[in-house]
Order: sequence, then structure tokens, then C-alpha cells
Amino acid sequence: MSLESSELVLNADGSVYHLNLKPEHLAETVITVGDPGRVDKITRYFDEVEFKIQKREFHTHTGTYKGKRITVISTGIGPDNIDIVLNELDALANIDFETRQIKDKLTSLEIIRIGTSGSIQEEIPVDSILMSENSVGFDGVLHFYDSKDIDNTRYADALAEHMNWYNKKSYPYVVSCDEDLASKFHKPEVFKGTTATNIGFYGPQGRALRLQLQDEKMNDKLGSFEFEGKKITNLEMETSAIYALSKLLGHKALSMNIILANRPSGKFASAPGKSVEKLIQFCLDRLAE
Ligand SMILES: O=P(O)(O)O[C@H]1O[C@H](CO)[C@@H](O)[C@H]1O
Ligand SMILES: O=c1cc[nH]c(=O)[nH]1
Repeated sequence: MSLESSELVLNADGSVYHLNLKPEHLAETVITVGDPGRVDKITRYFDEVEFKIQKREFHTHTGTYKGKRITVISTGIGPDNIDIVLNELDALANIDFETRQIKDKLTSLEIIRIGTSGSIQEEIPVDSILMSENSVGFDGVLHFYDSKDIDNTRYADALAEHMNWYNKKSYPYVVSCDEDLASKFHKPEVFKGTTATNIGFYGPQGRALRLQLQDEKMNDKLGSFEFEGKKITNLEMETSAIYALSKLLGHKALSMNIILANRPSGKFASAPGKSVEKLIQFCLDRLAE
């Protein structure tokens, strides 16, 4: 079956609609970052950058690092952008743009997020590196797909009950990381955690500046929840959607975050740029091993 032009949208030059990439521009290892400015901060360590393009918040460089071909792409902020980025990355790898048909032989990409996050556990301080073993999605993206095989609904139901979850918000979903990537990236100094992804930085992460929250105890309740002996550790805005869509599409994904905020103690990183740099170097070292 050939995909209609309204479904697989391609630009006049044959590149995919939002990312502006052609299949030959994509490496099988992909680093995603939220901030477009972070792409350059990563690829300045590369041996060479063979291709650069940007459209909207999606800035992409493809090149080699210590001989390994890697694409680095910014997703912008939020899980809605992840729906676009993951679907278009998969299309680049697994759909023939000439015939508009799904390829017989599928490619599994390695997708590593290098992101920033806030801890909700006091003992995970600012400047820690945290690997998301598991993700809880409050963003709802997964619920638009057939997700029965990958959503840990026992965990989601227990969490919804513990939180007395307001039924006008999206129901939580729970998806794990790729275990092979996790074992490659783990080092003793890295915290392993469960990352909760939400659709905003303020109210959806329990921050109140001038507005009253629907549930002022949300972060306390998230922080005290335990499932099979493990706690929810941190909040950010992309990991769950990356894990969910990667798993559905047959890609391997791992989210690595530097903790910039410690919410229980009210602290924020004094030099966030330096903190992000530490995570970049840590991840590049793991990719080169
Ligand atoms: O630093 P990035 O990768 O953008 O990640 C975090 O920072 C942004 C919010 O400040 C959100 O995108 C959140 O997930
Ligand atoms: O608290 C934080 C810090 C960084 N990014 C987030 O999404 N939340």
C-alpha cells in the first residue's frame, strides 16, 4: 500500500515535511536534545559534520564522532514535538520515499536523549546525571496509538489511585527504556530513575508562580509513590513520548538527563551550561566505547 501525500508529507525536494531531512541524511544512532542550541554543543566534538539543516525548532547535524556516524537533532520543548520527530525519523529509516511504501527490511535506530530535568527526590541533587530506566507519561501521546503491548497499566493504575488522579487530565502511561542501551550507559555515578514527563514546565510540573494549582500536593504525592520498590525521581517534558513511540516502532531508546533543579530543596544549578556540558561529554564517551 502506497501512503497518500496527505499522510506521508514530503517537501518538493523530497525531504520529510517538518525535519527537512532526506533518508541519506540520517545515521542509525540519533541523539535528541530539546534545545536547538545544544546540537552545536555536541557536534563541536565530532571528527566531521557532513550535513546541517534547520527548520522551525528542528535543527539537525549528521557527522562522525570517533568514527561512529551519528545524527544530532533538536526536538524543541514538549511531547507533541516528539510525535513529529519520532514518526519522521522512522519514516526516513523505514519508508521508501520513492514508492511511499513501508520497506520489507526494517531498521532499528538507537535513540539517546541528552536532556535537562528537575529532581523530585531530595537525595538526587542538582548536577546529578540520571538515566531514565522507566518513564511515566502524563502527556497522553501514547493513547492515540494501539499501546496495549507496551503500556505497564498495572503501574499506571496504581499511580492514578495513589494520586487521586483528576479525570480531566490525561491518564498516565508507563514505558521502559531499552535495556541494552541502559547497560552501555550506566556507570556508578549515574542515578537510575523513573522519569515523569508532562506537558508543561509550570503547572504540569507543580510550579505555581501566580496561578493556583488544581493539586498543590502533586509533586509530594509523585515523590512518595513506589511501585515494586522504585520511586518516581524526576520531571521533564519528552522522555515518555520518546520511549513510547520508539518501542511501538521497534527502535531502542534511552533518556539521559542532567538534573538542573532540585524541587524539594528549592535549588537550581548555578551554571546550567556547565552542567549540560558534563552530560554531553559523559554520553559521547559512552557512545565511543
Ligand atoms: O533541556 P531539554 O532537553 O529541552 O529538556 C527539558 O528542558 C525543557 C524545559 O526547560 C523541556 O524540554 C524539558 O524536558
Ligand atoms: O525542573 C525542570 C528542569 C529542567 N527541565 C524541566 O522540564 N524541569
